[in-house]
Amino acid sequence: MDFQKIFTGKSDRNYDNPDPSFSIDDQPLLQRIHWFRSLYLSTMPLLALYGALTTKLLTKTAIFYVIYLALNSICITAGYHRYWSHRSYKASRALQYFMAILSCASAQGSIYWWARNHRIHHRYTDTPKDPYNAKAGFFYSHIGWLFLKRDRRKLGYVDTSDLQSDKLVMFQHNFYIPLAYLMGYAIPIGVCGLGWGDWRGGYFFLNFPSDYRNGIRFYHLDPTKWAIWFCSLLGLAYDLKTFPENEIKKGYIEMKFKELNKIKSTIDYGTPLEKLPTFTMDEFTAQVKKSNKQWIIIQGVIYDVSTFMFEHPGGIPLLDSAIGKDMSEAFNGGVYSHQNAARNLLNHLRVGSIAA
Ligand code: HEM
Repeated sequence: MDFQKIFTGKSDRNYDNPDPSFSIDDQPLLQRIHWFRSLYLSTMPLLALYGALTTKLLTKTAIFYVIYLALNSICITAGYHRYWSHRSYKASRALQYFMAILSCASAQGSIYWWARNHRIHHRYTDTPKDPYNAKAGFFYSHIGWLFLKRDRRKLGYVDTSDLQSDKLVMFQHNFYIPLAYLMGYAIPIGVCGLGWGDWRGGYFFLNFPSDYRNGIRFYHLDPTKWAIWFCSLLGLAYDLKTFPENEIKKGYIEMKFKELNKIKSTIDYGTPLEKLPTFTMDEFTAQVKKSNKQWIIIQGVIYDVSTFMFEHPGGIPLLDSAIGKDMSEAFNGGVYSHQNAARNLLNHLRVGSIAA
């Protein structure tokens, strides 16, 4: 519902977005999924903390907890992310059912909702069209994106026709809330309660799923990759896509260049040449003779050596006798072939250039 339009008569919604899936998005169901997810994520840590402090952790519950949450997290990373959002491999229908149903326990929203937003995120990274825009302020980029609902018409457009034509994906989307209760509460409580009588432990300990992935990132492991690979050995996953090694190296080099440029931006390279004045040869000579400037020329650039002369490793006399002259040849090997360090020092001594 466009509240802004109702109360002010105006609306800043972008009704031009061509995404045909907006008809689906406008269904109240998606709104309910959003609020369910927000409520769950905001109350769960507190409830689980209270439960963990007041409930005895039985070994069987702990083992079940670790396995259930590990599988659950892998269903999100291998399923929601790598299979449905990026189609990076092919999965048998059995594996798709397994991932679509088990992942509901993590309350991360339906596959359709998650994969669509994730695709938008990739295409419009850190722009106002990105649902996870890291430049939308400290609060939003850290935690706000989890709870604050964004007007879908302002998000970027991505093709989701493959998701919409997938019966399993749409089934999971339409029945997401009951499925989330079933997998997040009923199944774990039922297993621990009926299995070894630990109803309370089943309720409290089985409900931190979204925290689990952080641990995986922290240690730089990739259990998702191993899980998909294991499924491929069993014939459940196939056609595993890998990016060409050459392209990975290109990306690596680009990242390194970015890092280096970041460091470079903190270093003083002196005033850029284009910001310095130009002199004709006559003006240069006049500056040296009449104004006593201690300038020399190397490859068309004028350097003031008045201070550096006293620090020159090659001695004062050589530079003193160079004043007012073009020393390009001498600097580049005629007298001495200077190293990079000398060339970097030049940046700070330049005062202008000779007009072409
Ligand atoms: C503003 C211009 C100049 C700068 C910034 C400069 C800088 C340096 C630096 C840093 C070195 C140490 C070695 C190296 O890094 O290559 C050096 C060595 C030397 N420079 Fe220069 N130089 C300048 C101009 C000249 C000129 C015009 C001459 C000759 C006419 C000259 C002759 C030498 C010689 C002979 C050495 C070798 C010293 C030794 O190892 O015994 N330099 N210079």
